[in-house]
Amino acid sequence: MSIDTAPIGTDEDLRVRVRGASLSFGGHPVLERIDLDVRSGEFVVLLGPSGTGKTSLLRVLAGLQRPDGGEVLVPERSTFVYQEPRLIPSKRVLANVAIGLPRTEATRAAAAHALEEVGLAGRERSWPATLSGGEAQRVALARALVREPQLLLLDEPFAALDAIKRIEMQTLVAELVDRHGPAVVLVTHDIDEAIRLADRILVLNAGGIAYQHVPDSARPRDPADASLVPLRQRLLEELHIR
Ligand SMILES: Nc1ncnc2c1ncn2[C@@H]1O[C@H](COP(=O)(O)OP(=O)(O)OP(=O)(O)O)[C@@H](O)[C@H]1O
Repeated sequence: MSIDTAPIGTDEDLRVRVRGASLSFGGHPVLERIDLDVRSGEFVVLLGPSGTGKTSLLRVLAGLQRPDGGEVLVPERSTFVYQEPRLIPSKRVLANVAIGLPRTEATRAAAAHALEEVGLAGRERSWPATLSGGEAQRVALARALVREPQLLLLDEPFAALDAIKRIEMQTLVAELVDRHGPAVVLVTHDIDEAIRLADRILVLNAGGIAYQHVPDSARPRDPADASLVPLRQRLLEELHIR
């Protein structure tokens, strides 16, 4: 078993390489021999019923959870965005974005720029309590981006937002990922979100990758597009929704 942050092999674009990763809790297998490669700029979406190990896999990729077996190679700079924004209430928005970074003028400027990129220019001195749920999640995104991650891990980051805000955030993330080019792994329960954003959709089931699909059109996609109906049906079947 190993987690390494060394440059991966000879493939310069490869950001994540997982081979045979297994994980169990109390004798209950959660991940079983997972293989996964993710390249720079690639947007991978993990779908799957509750309890199939999606968050556990993200935690392994973040280096927060050691697998029991297998090989995991990940980049040094990865950042995690959770379903809830996890802002520090006693720090202003700009300080939240810059949290943990050296307190320099360059950091301040980078944090202000990241806020601008997520549509929150002018809110640097706001307190987290004055933000809407969507705004708070934008701050969380800015906090992730300002670190210029090579790997961006998103764990149901839009699940708590209403349908309109969720689509706005999906559009924003698609733009930001194109501009910054990290490898992305997003966990979601939302089939439309997967169809809209993914370069590759993986369905996890009982700890393994049960189904994999690479849409042939460019992202972002309109999930209402008639050509995507068969994919949606297939994903519903894979998720045992009908
Ligand atoms: N630290 C832990 N200790 C013990 N069991 C755990 C731990 N973390 C996760 N599990 C168990 O591992 C299984 C997979 O959990 P995980 O959160 O990875 O699933 P998930 O697919 O992300 O679920 P959901 O869609 O509900 O968020 C669950 O049965 C969970 O209870």
